[in-house]
Amino acid sequence: MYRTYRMPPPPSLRCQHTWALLLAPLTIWICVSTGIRYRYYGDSSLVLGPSSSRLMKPELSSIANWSSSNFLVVGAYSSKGFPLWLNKGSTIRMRWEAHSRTLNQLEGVVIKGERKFETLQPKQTLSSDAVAISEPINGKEAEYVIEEDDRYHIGVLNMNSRSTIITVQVNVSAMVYDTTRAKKMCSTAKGSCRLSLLFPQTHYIILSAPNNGGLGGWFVQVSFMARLLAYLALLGFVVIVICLILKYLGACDRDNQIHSTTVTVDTYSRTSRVDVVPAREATETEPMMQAKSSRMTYGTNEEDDDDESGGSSISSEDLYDEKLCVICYDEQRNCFFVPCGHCAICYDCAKRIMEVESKVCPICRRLIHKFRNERLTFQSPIGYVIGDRGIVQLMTCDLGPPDVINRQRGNKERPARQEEARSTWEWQEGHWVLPMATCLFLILIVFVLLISKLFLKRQGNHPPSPPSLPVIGHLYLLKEPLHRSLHKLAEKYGPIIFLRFGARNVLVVSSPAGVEECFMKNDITFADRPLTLAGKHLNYNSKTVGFLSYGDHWRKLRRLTTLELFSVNSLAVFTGIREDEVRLLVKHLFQDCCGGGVRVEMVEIDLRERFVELSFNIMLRMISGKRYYGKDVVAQEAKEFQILIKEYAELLGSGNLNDFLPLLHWVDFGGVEKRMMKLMNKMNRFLQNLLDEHKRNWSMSLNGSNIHSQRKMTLIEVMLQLQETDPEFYTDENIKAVILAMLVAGSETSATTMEWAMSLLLNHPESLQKARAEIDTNVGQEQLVKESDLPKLNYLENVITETLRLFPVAPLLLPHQSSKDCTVCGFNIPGGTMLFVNLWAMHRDAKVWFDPTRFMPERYEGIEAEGYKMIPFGAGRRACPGAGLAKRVMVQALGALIQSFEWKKIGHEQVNMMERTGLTTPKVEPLVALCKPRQVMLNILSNL
Ligand code: HEM
Repeated sequence: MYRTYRMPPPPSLRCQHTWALLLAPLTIWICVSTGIRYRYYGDSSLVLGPSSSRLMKPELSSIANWSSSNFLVVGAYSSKGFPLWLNKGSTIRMRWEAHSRTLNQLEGVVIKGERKFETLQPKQTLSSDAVAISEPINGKEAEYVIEEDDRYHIGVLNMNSRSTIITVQVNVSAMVYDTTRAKKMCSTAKGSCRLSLLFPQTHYIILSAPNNGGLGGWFVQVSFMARLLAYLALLGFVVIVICLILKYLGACDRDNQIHSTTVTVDTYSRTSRVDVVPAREATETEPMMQAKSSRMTYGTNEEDDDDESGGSSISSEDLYDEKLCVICYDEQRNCFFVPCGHCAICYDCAKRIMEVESKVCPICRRLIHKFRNERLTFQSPIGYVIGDRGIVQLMTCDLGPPDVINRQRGNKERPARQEEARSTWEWQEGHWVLPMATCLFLILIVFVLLISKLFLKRQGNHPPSPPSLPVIGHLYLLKEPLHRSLHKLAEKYGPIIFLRFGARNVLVVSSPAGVEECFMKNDITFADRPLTLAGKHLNYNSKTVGFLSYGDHWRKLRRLTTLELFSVNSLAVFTGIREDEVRLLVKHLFQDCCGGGVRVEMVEIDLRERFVELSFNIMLRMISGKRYYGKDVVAQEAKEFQILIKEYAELLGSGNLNDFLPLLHWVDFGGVEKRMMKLMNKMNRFLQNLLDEHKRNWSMSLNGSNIHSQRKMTLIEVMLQLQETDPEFYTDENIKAVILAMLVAGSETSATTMEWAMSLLLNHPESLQKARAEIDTNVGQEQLVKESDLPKLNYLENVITETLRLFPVAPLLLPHQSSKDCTVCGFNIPGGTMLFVNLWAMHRDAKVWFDPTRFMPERYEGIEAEGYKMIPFGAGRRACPGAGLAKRVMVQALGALIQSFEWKKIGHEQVNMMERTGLTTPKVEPLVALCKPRQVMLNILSNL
């Protein structure tokens, strides 16, 4: 009697299954953690202070006392201090005092951890993670006890509304490690020092700093090369172990197949059984039919439901006759038919049926496709049976017509069982493939990464780089705004860092020395621009000046624009347009203040809107002779342009991950590419119409009166003229690319800078007053500021320069790219590396600028900006060609506004100076200010 066999997985199979499930996450875990941590085992930039001692486990048994006295210039509502490493049990005693006795709202602070000192809003204090262990005494002194080994920032908080110079006296009793028993020591007293440490034997390293020098600048670079090698070895070992496990399990798999395929089918009872019997070697020639005594395979793995049906199984001994061929009753049955699977006749009879007779099965009357002699097909029950669907059919169908059998046995489940059994077999056959492939694939990736990293290392000395993740590289470290994120990294890893943004290498330079190397020594190498999606879809396949790769095409366009727009001659010719636009700006403001009558009062003005109008109109008039902005402009064409350019700037200014991750690019993540193409279609149509209109006017003017002799030709007219002589280069597309580039590069940049400048002046009324006094002295009140007055307005020009220092419109310049391998500050930089110059960080570097975050136009008095410490317009070959034009517009416009109106911020709050990411890093909120015409200027203003 045979029980039903529903193929439960045998224990070894279950173990195999569990392994399969466990192996994938295990491998992922190993790979990910290794990927994250290789080359990174702890801080690679360790902070130390005088007499501090850090890292490992020996006893903190010594005490070192030291003190330091420093002057700090602390801005209003901000804090300043120094980082130190302090061990548990150390104590700090601080005394602070402002130079001016009236500025007494000061607090000493000790901040634990990574958090730095920051600028605060009035009334806001440093919160939560500041540990004031004992309350300050007298508001001038405080004592702190360190409760945990960590990095601490010690400093003072200035809650006065003015910046002040503060004397800070710090006395520290530092708990330090006893290094007298150290096996190896190295001292930095005579320069750099190097300790060679063997990874597994080195348990503790103590970094000690001598008790000399002042606070600040105590950092040590630690290299973990030995650990990287150890990780590699470990990973190799893990891989070998995994391979061995896989191999072992593969052997199990074979065994399991042997177990699970030992099939016995009871012919007489018309039930089948699949036994799990001990593994047995099978020979290739072993017949499917066993010796006569064995049961014949004539049934299915059908459930033996005797108990349920009340029937009894019949033994082979009882019904031996039934093993005989049902046709000749002479020979044994040894063939089965395909597809029905009945095994009821001998080989000769089967042959006869197929060749001579009806070709139907004598049992079920179904058409036979072929028959099989069991001796040939069932050579090896190991593995062969599992993969052979024919055999599975044999085992499952041999009871005769399924419907008859089902009826006979009252078994309704049978077909489903057969299906289930079949799918179980199939799964067992293939279930190793996926996890195994996943594991091997992941291991391969990690190896490639490690080896490429090692290879890069060996290849050369790359700049410092934070730990990166596979595929995305350092993208996980970045946040908006990008220049601030990169500045934070530069603070930790130095002014020259090497990053990977997905598939691209990126060099970030944040020091004047680094910039000099890029734009002086490697000027041509870094004159290239990277190819981006924005270049491709929004800039005529990177044909606009700003996106063009370095080469002849770029040189030709640059020469054209320099000659026709930016040369001294051209600037002089277009003076009329600029002065006229400034006059219109002032006139419209005056009208808004007076409301058409004599009322002269403070009115709220959205200055962003006005600056955008001014700059676009100037550029538009120089390029096409048109005005598209202002309340007097009503043409549909102008509205269309305003909408288009706004959308364009938004799309161009938004970061695009698809540029760095090819997979995202491939699926057009976020539909960015689609949106770009759609917008560019509209923009192209608009520009083509503009060009066609000019072409029509141009040919009319050639036929009729010669208007060009009376005025300076617009840029479009110049290019149309050039099209006649050099049509191959000055194609319509190239002309449209120039128009677009000039409009985009030349308008929002100046508008944004003027908005920042006015915001700064409103927050610093004393500077506003100083600028006005300069204008009154040098220009007077009988006429509006003109371009010819600009050389006399030095302070105002310094205001613009200081604005560009604090709020550069392109804080990372436009990305450059190295066209070949080169070296920057001794580091090897591969070709094709993107270059970001973080001028925002350079412009605020305390090592370069005195009190760098303070708005102080006076700092430029009597000195010329030297070197590369201040490059708001870029440097080298790709530096901004429009700098001269922009400065003229900005100084003249601001001069006229300051000369004609009184300006105040709304309320007592400072104007919000937070920037947001965009094409030109504008203010988060548009600047709205109160404006009133100056009494002394009423005469001029009413006659504009
Ligand atoms: C406040 C005003 C402006 C600022 C701060 C500014 C800044 C910049 C910066 C930082 C660059 C990139 C330089 C580099 O990658 O090294 C640039 C490029 C450029 N700027 Fe300006 N710009 C201003 C106004 C203008 C104006 C008024 C025009 C023209 C009408 C203009 C046209 C260009 C062009 C064509 C480029 C691309 C140069 C090239 O790749 O060859 N800019 N500008």
